[in-house]
Amino acid sequence: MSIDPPFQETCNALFKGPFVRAEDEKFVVVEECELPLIDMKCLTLGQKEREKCIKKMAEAASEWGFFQVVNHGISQELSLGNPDATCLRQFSWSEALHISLADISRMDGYKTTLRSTIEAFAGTAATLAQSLAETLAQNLGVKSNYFGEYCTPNTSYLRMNRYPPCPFFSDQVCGLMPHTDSDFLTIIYQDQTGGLQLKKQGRWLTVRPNPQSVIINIGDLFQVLSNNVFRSMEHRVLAPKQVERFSVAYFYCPSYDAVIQCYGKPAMYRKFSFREYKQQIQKDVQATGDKVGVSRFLL
Ligand SMILES: O=C(O)CCC(=O)C(=O)O
Ligand SMILES: [Fe+2]
Repeated sequence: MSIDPPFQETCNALFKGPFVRAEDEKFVVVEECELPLIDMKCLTLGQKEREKCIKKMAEAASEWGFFQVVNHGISQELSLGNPDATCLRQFSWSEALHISLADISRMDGYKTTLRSTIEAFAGTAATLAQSLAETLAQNLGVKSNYFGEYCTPNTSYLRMNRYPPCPFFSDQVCGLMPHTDSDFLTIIYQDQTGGLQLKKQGRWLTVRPNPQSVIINIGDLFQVLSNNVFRSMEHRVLAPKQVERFSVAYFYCPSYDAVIQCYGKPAMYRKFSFREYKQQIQKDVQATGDKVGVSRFLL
């Protein structure tokens, strides 16, 4: 298996020269174990339950140095694949972490490298997205402060995608199933593994990775705003065969109250709010497993 971690180049010196691992450091799988499980809910119950739970936690910390917790209150938005998939067509061989930009700014006291990296990326992406949106909308007749007013940094979000190598690789398995993005536009930063494909005139085309560039993807809202001049294309990601793939997507979204309407005559879509759009998608996905998208609002 060829491995290409992005840090390999910068840490190259570490990989050179003789290196022998001590016997007890080798990656030998001995036996699987189940870590002690702590239910945080027990801490909020009566005195007796609470004490039992604290004791169990202390024992685990002492005996194992590890334990697992449930009911921890951390957002469950870290998803592996698509647990709701009922067939392979709806399944995505990937996991994604959604980070709302409002959450990052509330991470006071967590001045970690991760936080500052995410903040820096999001800040740059936000400026780029607004500038691209304003530029694209220039000739549509959209008022000049439209994006500045409706798309504050907190209304957009980041998604960090990880596509592990897929041992069941076949044309049936997608890293990310075909979809369109429900925003104005998306900025995709992908590694050099490749696998992103878009559908153009009925044919799937692979996007060649370019380390110098980020990918911009027109979303559904811009298709409506532009009265179908700009297109929100279906795209997907192939499951990688042997190496894992990473990407970060910045979704440039308005506030839920923003009114999305066509600029151009005759209007092809009726006016709707972003809230209405998201709710409709949720309804459709629950009912059919698929997002119907902007065609729901065609006049
Ligand atoms: O991973 C990619 O290159 C694309 C990700 C994507 O389309 C998405 O997150 O909506
Ligand atoms: Fe997408």
